[in-house]
Amino acid sequence: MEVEKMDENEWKYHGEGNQSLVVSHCQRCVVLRFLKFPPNQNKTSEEILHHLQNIVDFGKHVMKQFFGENYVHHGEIIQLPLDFVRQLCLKIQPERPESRCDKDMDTLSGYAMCLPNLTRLQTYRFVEHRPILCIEIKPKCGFIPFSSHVSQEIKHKVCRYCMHQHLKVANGKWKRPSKYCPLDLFSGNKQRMHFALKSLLQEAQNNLKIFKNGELIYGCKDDQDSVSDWNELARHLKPFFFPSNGLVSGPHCTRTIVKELIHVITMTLLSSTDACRAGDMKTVPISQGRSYCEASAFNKELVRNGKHKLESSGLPRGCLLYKTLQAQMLDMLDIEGLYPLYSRVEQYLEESPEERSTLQIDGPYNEAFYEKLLDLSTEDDGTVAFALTKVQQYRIAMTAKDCSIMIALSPCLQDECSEQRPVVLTSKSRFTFSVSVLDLDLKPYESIPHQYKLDGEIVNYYLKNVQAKDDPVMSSLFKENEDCTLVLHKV
Ligand SMILES: O=P(O)(O)O[C@@H]1[C@@H](OP(=O)(O)O)[C@H](OP(=O)(O)O)[C@H](O)[C@H](OP(=O)(O)O)[C@H]1OP(=O)(O)O
Ligand SMILES: Nc1ncnc2c1ncn2[C@@H]1O[C@H](COP(=O)(O)OP(=O)(O)OP(=O)(O)O)[C@@H](O)[C@H]1O
Repeated sequence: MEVEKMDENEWKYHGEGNQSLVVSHCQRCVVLRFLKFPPNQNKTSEEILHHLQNIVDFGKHVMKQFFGENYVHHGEIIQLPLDFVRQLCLKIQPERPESRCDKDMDTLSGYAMCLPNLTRLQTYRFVEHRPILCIEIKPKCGFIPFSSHVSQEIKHKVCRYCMHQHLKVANGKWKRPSKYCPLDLFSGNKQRMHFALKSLLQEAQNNLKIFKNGELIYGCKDDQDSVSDWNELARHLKPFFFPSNGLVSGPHCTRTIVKELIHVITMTLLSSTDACRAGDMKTVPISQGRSYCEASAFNKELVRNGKHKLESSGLPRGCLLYKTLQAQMLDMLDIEGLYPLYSRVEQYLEESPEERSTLQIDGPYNEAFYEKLLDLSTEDDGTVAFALTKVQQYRIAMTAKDCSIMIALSPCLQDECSEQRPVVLTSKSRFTFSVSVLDLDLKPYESIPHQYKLDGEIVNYYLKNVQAKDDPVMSSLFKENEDCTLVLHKV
């Protein structure tokens, strides 16, 4: 990219999260990812460069090992003319959702990350301008904690996502709870995955987005009350799934198209398109802990129908969901078991602050950092080294619990599909596809106390307001004890 010739008119607003803002090039398949900060949090250019370098290194040296070379696009750092960045910031400001404007795009350093545009990533390299469909899923945590450090039994039964939904609705983050349960998506069972994906399509929240030719056509832009319009979605998708127009419109057509979409997503999520180094690592067996969540609507339906055992077919080892889950499961102790170890590291750093860099708390995230993550022992020998390894593994796990999966699909005809590209079939069409993972920024060491506090809040809210209402005995107990937190708070 010729940075001297950067023109803000060639770029447009693409999306943002809590930490970064992304703009895409109007013609080329690239995006720029800028960091965001609260107003008045003045970071120096050097600090921002260091932060970005850490993100790139972490993707390159650590996450590629866990997820595989093809799934991770670590990108590169680019230095841009400040004038271009300022003009770009002004240009995109009206496009930004209000709820994200509590932070400002960094316009002072001139540094950004340059990445392939994964919503337009060409899955078929010989043909340009081929239509492309892209589905982005933020699956969240796909397992129930198996750690013996967990103090509340409910955490062994109901997953964090399902519990957190109630707190989010109560806090006004979302208008309605979602029926999506990550354990269904990660189950590998097609029926459960189908249910999970349908639930995401019903209530996308920030867990699902669909792009057509790089443009967002479905999913939450800003409005917490955004209504899912499946007819509108089907209208966009019809040329992809029924290219010869053999399907009339109407509710049946919409349902058929949505079903085809769910089928394609399921098949691509279960496909294995890459190998990785950590694949050889003896990670946590998925069989540990419960494979379903009691709060899942799919599970409740089964129980209502007299079936008490949920099928979990297990994920194929090479697929991205499996790798994501394995990385998530590096959280072996749960935040309750991890927090005392964090405190041990903290105490050590208070006594020996100069050790912070030796311990690689803020990087560099290099090969040596990765090697240290491979020790999976849970036997605490009381050392700072043990505590630190668990803390770093926890940070990786948290990152994997918050990353997104991007599936790009491009229609192809039977005789023109490239042998190098995987293909997925639907009843009337076929697609080449690619699967990638994004937002792999390592969660900061400093966020651990917040995680600990939030975990307590989620569980206490659920116990007090949801479980107690479902359970008449608990409910009367709460009525008798006005101050419920005293009864239930962890000591
Ligand atoms: O804690 P959670 O599970 O609510 O996850 C946060 C996300 O909320 P979600 O539940 O997905 O709506 C949250 O997503 P939103 O900004 O709400 O879209 C962020 O991804 C946040 O990451 P960070 O701390 O900004 O790096 C996420 O925080 P981390 O816990 O990953 O640090
Ligand atoms: N390489 C990419 N190609 C296409 N779109 C991208 C790319 N990277 C990010 N995006 C889009 O920009 C959005 C925000 O990016 P990202 O998730 O990295 O932000 P974040 O602030 O780090 O997120 P979080 O809120 O989870 O911390 C994504 O949800 C995705 O839609």
